[in-house]
Amino acid sequence: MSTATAVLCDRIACRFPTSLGESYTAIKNVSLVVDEGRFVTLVGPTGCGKSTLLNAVAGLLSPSEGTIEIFGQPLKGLNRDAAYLFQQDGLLPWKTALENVALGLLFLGLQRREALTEAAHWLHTVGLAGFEDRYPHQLSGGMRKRVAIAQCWAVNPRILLMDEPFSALDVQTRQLMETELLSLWAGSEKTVLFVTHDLDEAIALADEVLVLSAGPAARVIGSYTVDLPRPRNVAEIRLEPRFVEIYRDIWEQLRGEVVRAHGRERGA
Ligand SMILES: Nc1ncnc2c1ncn2[C@@H]1O[C@H](COP(=O)(O)OP(=O)(O)OP(=O)(O)O)[C@@H](O)[C@H]1O
Repeated sequence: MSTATAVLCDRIACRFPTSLGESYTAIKNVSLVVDEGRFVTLVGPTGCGKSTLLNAVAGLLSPSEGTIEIFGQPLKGLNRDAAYLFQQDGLLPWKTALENVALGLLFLGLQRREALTEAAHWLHTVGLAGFEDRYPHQLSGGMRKRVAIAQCWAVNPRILLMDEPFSALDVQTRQLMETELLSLWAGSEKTVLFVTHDLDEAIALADEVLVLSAGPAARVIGSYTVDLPRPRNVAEIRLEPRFVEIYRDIWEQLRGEVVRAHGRERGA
């Protein structure tokens, strides 16, 4: 049986108006294919357009050029097959962890009791049994992130779009969350497109790493298969010789883009 294409971007460009009345081309000629069930990470220098690309795939912004298809259908408006996990968790501060997770399920039309039962199941799955009645400010950063992950998983999306979801966490919590994310994902058949500026994280999680060039007009300039065995312990896999080899290959290409982006930021 052939694998479905979950996400297809065909030569997309995204432009934004500038304060000077001109237009800034953040990404251009971006083409990529993500097969169903794959975990693909997207790395690139700061400000190159990673979030812009993810927003386009989420349907939050419409490309100025090119087309996006989701499971073979042209994307029009919001991507209903996808859930989006941002850097900030976006939990509602006046709702408990349980109510926050139940929210998406209520939007889907579940009865309140059913939504709460399902939400409790997901909080349990992410290791937060007993914390159902806590408000976001009563939870640690890692716990809030777990609630946000439960929120995403509860609505059972076919695609998960993640924009630097763990970047605000300390290193140990971050590695724990990455490993937990991988065990949730394993066998789920969900497609993940995960943006990060951290090459270690990109390799540790992925089946494939895509490299974006420095902006403006950033595009995909490299694709690297990560042939490390699964299941992976994210903290330990970084010490494997094969990991280091893949890191070197990608960094060789990424380094030039990082230098270019840095130069542009400084007006060089
Ligand atoms: N709504 C917008 N209006 C104007 N410019 C924008 C808008 N969104 C993004 N940009 C510009 O597009 C470029 C790409 O931004 P984007 O946030 O996608 O980059 P990024 O790679 O995700 O950045 P970072 O690594 O810092 O998170 C930047 O120069 C940014 O200023």
